[in-house]
Amino acid sequence: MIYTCTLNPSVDYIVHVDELRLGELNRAVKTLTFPGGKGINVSRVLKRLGVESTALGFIGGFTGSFIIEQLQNENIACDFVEVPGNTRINVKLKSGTETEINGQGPMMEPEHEEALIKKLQALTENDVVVLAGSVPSSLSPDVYEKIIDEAKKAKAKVVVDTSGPVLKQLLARKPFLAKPNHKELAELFETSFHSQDEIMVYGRRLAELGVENVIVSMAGNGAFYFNKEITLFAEAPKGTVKNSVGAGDSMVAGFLAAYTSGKSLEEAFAYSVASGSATAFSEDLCTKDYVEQLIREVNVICF
Ligand SMILES: Nc1ncnc2c1ncn2[C@@H]1O[C@H](COP(=O)(O)OP(=O)(O)OP(=O)(O)O)[C@@H](O)[C@H]1O
Ligand SMILES: O=P(O)(O)OC[C@@]1(O)O[C@H](CO)[C@@H](O)[C@@H]1O
Repeated sequence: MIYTCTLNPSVDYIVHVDELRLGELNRAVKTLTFPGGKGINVSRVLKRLGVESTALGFIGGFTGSFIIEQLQNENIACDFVEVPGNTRINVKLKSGTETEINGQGPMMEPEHEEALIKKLQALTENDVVVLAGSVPSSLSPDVYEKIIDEAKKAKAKVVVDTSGPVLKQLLARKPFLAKPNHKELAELFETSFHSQDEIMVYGRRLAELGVENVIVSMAGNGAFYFNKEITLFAEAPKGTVKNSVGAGDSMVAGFLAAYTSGKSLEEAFAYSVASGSATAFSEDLCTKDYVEQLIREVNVICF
């Protein structure tokens, strides 16, 4: 079973305005509401690609009820720890450019964290745990490490999609898959990139540090894949971006869906890129039909 763990889920409120004027009343021309948070997005895309998963994490209040209802409508298994307070609302403003305002999320107590860790004690070596998204400040700063330690005890695979100092700490535990975008990779090595050659150098370094599979996404410029032996590159398919929120999460889901169904690394990487782009070109997350249409445009180059 694949478990996704979202410590700080969100209701994503997508607001389209023709022209955003700060300090004035703006009227939306379109609004959309989705269950969000990186792990939840991974679960939703996995389902669309025909792979079951269980969504774990913390949930609370009327916003939390909305998320559970939506996931149940999509037949996605949930096993959240309920917390007092409301799950956050993340505002995604679309007006030519994309501006995001992510909320803080509810306060959690140590007993909530313990309840989540307890759920993970049932993991087995056939399981995959996807740790995706930011860590709310009320949780212990090493909560992801505690989760990884449970997964490692069970010999389950760990997938990491987070950023900043948390990502740095987690890499030492040698996850099965990490998917930083190119900016997160630069931040990790306290550098900045001026070319794709530089991205390749640092992506390989991540694989050498012990991350089994590394995908570095570069939005419209496609992505790299690295392991200790090989480097792959794929350009992104061309299309009109409608909502890139969740494109990175879709890559994680696409890779896992293909990999766990026995596809080769090259095929899993191509599926990952097609899934990211299919989401970027959709209002909501990608559909399987769209991924399989776009994969015909993905050429994987092996270095
Ligand atoms: N403009 C675009 N054109 C085509 N494909 C895109 C575009 N933007 C994103 N994608 C697809 O989505 C993948 C992930 O994008 P990106 O690098 O922005 O991830 P991310 O920063 O983790 O995204 P997010 O945090 O918004 O989920 C890319 O590798 C690509 O396949
Ligand atoms: O604040 P975090 O946890 O870093 O990111 C949360 C978030 O921006 O990530 C998802 C897209 O990847 C959205 O569904 C959600 O709103």
